[in-house]
Amino acid sequence: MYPPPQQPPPQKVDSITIPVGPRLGGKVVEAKGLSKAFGDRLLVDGLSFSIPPGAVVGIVGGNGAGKTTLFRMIMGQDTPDSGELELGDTVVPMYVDQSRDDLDASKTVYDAIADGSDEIDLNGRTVNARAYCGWYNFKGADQSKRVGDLSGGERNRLQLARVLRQSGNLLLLDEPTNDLDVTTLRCLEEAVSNFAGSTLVVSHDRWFLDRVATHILAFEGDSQVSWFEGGWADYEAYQRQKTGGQLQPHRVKFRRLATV
Ligand SMILES: Nc1ncnc2c1ncn2[C@@H]1O[C@H](COP(=O)(O)OP(=O)(O)OP(=O)(O)O)[C@@H](O)[C@H]1O
Repeated sequence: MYPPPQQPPPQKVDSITIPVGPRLGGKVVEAKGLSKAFGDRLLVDGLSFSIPPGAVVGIVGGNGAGKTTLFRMIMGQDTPDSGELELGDTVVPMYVDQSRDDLDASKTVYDAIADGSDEIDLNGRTVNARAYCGWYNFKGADQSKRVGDLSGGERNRLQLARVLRQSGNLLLLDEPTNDLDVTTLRCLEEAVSNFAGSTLVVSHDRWFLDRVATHILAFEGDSQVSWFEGGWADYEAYQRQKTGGQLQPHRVKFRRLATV
């Protein structure tokens, strides 16, 4: 008799910890009758939702639908045309945006992350700066690479490492999984799931959303944005039922603003 085959031991990966800021009250982000247009393109029309503390909201929809614009409105970088968008009094947002262009190309990865200190303070927990870089899969010689020479995926990791040092309680992630290696992706999934604040994550990555999202905000085309209580699999099943098997249209259509 042969002994039963053994499962290989799980691969040990460094884990990402996102320091949490002040405790969230009952109100995190509330939208009431929110509308936004650029020119005659109506992106959002009468959108209402309330994000619960601890939720991980997956934001989905076609290119150019208005997802980043919603983030910009939450950050106060853009304003709604009508309706209300309010953040709770204790909310401290952390925004990892898509542009990643505020990075100094001449710095090394280590300097860009550590900011001249050997240790990183994660809201009271001190972590060695080189070990912290390792959480984002920058190990050994990778820490000496110049920012200007990084690939898209490396820049993405760098930006995550820089923003997730801050201790906030509302995390906004715009396409965080783009070009991420599988190790960092798993760590990020775990970190988001364990994060004690609320997270809004724009993503086209259905697998990632399936693992982390507790709610879905779907830009469905025709200026319609729907709030859905449930994860990606529930949303997909609901969509299939509603549309008789078809998922979202590939190209986003906008309703035109009426002109007077
Ligand atoms: N400041 C602006 N002035 C005019 N139009 C804008 C402005 N910002 C965004 N837009 C337009 O509004 C639409 C929504 O853009 P937004 O970046 O919010 O979309 P998105 O859903 O995040 O798209 P993607 O998935 O491609 O990043 C696009 O058609 C964009 O060109």
